[in-house]
Amino acid sequence: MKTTITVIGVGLIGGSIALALREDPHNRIIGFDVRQDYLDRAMTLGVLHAGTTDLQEAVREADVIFLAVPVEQIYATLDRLRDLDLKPGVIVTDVGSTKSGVVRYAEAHIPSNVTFIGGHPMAGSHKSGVEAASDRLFENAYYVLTPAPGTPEEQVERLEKLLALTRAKVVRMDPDEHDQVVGAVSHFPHILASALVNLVAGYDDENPWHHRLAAGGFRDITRIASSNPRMWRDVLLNNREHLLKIADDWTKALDGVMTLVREGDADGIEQFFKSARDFRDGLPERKKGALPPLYDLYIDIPDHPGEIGRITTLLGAKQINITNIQIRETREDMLGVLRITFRSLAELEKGEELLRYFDYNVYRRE
Ligand SMILES: NC(=O)c1ccc[n+]([C@@H]2O[C@H](COP(=O)([O-])OP(=O)(O)OC[C@H]3O[C@@H](n4cnc5c(N)ncnc54)[C@H](O)[C@@H]3O)[C@@H](O)[C@H]2O)c1
Ligand SMILES: O=C(O)C(=O)C[C@]1(C(=O)O)C=C[C@@H](O)C=C1
Repeated sequence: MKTTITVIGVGLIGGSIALALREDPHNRIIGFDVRQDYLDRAMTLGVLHAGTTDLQEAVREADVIFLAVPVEQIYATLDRLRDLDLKPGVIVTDVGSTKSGVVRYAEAHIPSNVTFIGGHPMAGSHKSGVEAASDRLFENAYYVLTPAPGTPEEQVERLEKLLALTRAKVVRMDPDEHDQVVGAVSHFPHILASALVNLVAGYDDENPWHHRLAAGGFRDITRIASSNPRMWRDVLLNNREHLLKIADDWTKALDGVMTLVREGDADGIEQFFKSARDFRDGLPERKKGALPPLYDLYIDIPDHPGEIGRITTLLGAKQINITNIQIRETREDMLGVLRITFRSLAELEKGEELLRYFDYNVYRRE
């Protein structure tokens, strides 16, 4: 018996869910997106069995529907689903980064023959779009489900069983508790990263040495400032209360450390860094299967026209899928370096062997 799974919003998260669930040949994955070109891309990358911009067609046969769109679009999609033919007993779940508002809205608006279960995989990227999707994105990450008290247990278990394919650790949580905790460990850090970048950008207008000297520290703490602005707009608007409270605490914490600085309190400053290091070093390490560098290949390319086309043609002829391609900085010896990202280790290995055969200098680390 086939299970039909519809993914609404075939981007980074929707694409990654689709890829993970595709591993079970009993699952048929249908994608819906507002952008036909994104669906075409997803089909080319082997993410979906079928894609459509017709929502009714996408959901008619669905046993499980994933809403993988920006948070504000989750509300709009729930509204649209109300007017469509759905299979009785279908599970509708979302992947939005905030939970309370969405869960409350779904409870009030979902038809009685539909089970809504809020969800949020705690893994992602500053990159958007299906090109960045990976079947291992959620491996060993927490995947939070926020079922309402009245949700039938067998429906929650059905979803948990399906999500086992993502290799995430599925946990259940109250939506408000989720928003408080995730506000502190994800949403607020995104505000801080972008605020810091904006501050430095202002300094940089006066003195461009700022961006030139921005090295590892600045890059590490601000990577997430490269995230999708529209997605984060929605997240902030949907977690206002918790974020305002965290911002108050943050102001006090910053005042506290700046007082130590003002007073030249050497022991206090050292203690400040020590307690942060102790907590940070104690964070559980997530052995993620999809660390992007694992599937990246670096290739020295002679600096003349046509070479990149030759490489992609060689890979394409052997049906080796690539998800990203980037020209890295030119090296001193005048070779360009191409970074090619593969979706799986197996494809990376095939690509590596092929390009070596054609005498390219190929290596896995930059
Ligand atoms: N990016 C992350 O790190 C991350 C992690 C966990 C959860 N999330 C949540 O996942 C959701 C999707 O984020 P993403 O990073 O995959 O974004 P994305 O931009 O990569 O993908 C979103 C996709 O939804 C499509 N879309 C937008 N509006 C739509 C609509 N009304 N109907 C159908 N398709 C629509 C877009 O065309 C795009 O393909 C968001 O709610 C986000 O909060 C993101
Ligand atoms: O790794 C990143 O780039 C992320 O920002 C992922 C991240 C996070 O803050 O950890 C971002 C949003 C989510 O809803 C879940 C995960």
